[in-house]
Amino acid sequence: MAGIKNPEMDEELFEKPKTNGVGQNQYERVIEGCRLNVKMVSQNEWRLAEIISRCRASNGSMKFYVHYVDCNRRLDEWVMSDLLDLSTLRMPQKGGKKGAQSREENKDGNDAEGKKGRKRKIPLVPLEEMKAEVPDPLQIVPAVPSGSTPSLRGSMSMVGHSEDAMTRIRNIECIELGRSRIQPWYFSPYPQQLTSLDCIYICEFCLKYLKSATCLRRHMEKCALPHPPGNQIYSYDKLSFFEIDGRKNKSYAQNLCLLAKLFLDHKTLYYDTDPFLFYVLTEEDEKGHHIVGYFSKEKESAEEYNVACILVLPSFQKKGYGSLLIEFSYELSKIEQKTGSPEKPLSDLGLLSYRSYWSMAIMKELFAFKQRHPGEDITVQDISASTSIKREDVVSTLQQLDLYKYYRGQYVIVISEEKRQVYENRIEATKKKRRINPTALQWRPKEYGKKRTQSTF
Ligand SMILES: CC(=O)SCCNC(=O)CCNC(=O)[C@H](O)C(C)(C)COP(=O)(O)OP(=O)(O)OC[C@H]1O[C@@H](n2cnc3c(N)ncnc32)[C@H](O)[C@@H]1OP(=O)(O)O
Repeated sequence: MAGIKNPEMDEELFEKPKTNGVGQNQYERVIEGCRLNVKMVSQNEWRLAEIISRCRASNGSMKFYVHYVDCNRRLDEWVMSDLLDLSTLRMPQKGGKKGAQSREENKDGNDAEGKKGRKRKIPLVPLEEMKAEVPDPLQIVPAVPSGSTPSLRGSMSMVGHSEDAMTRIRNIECIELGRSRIQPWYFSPYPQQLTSLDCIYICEFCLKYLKSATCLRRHMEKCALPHPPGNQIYSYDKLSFFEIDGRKNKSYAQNLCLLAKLFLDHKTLYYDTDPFLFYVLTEEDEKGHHIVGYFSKEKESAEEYNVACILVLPSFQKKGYGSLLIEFSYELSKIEQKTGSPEKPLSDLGLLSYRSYWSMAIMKELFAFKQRHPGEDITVQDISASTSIKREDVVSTLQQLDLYKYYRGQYVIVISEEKRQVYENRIEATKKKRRINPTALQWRPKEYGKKRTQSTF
């Protein structure tokens, strides 16, 4: 097989393999932690990849679960042995693996926290057996990634990856949700019996998961819920938001977290959803309110987070719903008269979406201020107060836009005529996009902390 020499291969961290053995046997030496070039079929190109796991398919040939270096883990996949270029194989050296791994993860932007090296060798077992090893959700509670401080505050709010190589492997083949069939991106701790199925079926209203289309059909006959539970706090232009209390609707909240985990890599799942509120965005038709996405929010956040996790289901992505969810989260913060920020770390797509939202919101505020107060100067504090975007996020956005300059002993916001024109055009373009209508939001913040204190006495 003709392989390309990848300049990313680090000679110090990876040693050349001893070439003994032919046929299928030669793949025995391709173990967890090895790196080699793998044909990425979707892109039709060879890329440097790391072996995460391996198993024998039912026909006896070997399969490898690979992570493409410098790519997000949603592109990780099982590949057959004929897609591996053994001439580029580098074995992990003792002590070198950890360094190589964390360096790569930082580049991928998968986990700002870093991880421990994966030391456990995955035994070569049939795929079916391996799937059965995936722990049951109840055994995962509480899933505490080693090296980070455990928190019992639930709902995927904990930052960091689990160490277990099994949780690095996508365990659900496909989900059917409403009219969409979706291929999950990451591991989610659904019950192990479901992991061997070709597809799992999820009720789009109550989010219960079922093993077959027949079970779903029977369930739908009984499921009286044509919308998420909780209070409908927003309704405009066929879009609604439902506020769901993780304590009052525990089963829905847990099912939502399980579903979301399929598309969120950098959060660890917890089952204590009590401290969270969930804001589910739906689109309405004659059959009911269909889930598009959601964000969760701590009832009380010491760190001033106004979003814990945010997700738009893949079938609705890149249509402006992410911006809509973000805008909604800041509308809630405005009513609370607080500033807020999303929980860190952000995923690659989360960062793109927030950067885009922050840039537009800040530029709009800059121009509006200039119109309201010609000749006056605006401060970072003013922008933060009127947008509810936390001060640090305002500053980082201004820096990223190259508008925050150090001048005569202080920082000033400077916008050139050229940039002003560019942003005015972009703001004009966003007017065509769907926006939150604040007058359609019926919501008052609740004092969860006070309530708990009162009930104690
Ligand atoms: C706090 C946290 O939870 S961080 C984790 C964030 N969540 C995830 O990563 C889960 C998986 N991803 C998602 O659910 C979605 O991709 C979200 C929620 C991040 C974004 O939702 P979308 O509906 O796709 O976002 P939307 O269409 O509003 O786009 C927002 C901006 O991000 C950009 N963007 C979104 N997805 C992509 C992409 N795949 N590639 C390039 N740009 C993208 C858009 O171009 C847009 O920028 P623009 O307004 O300047 O054109």
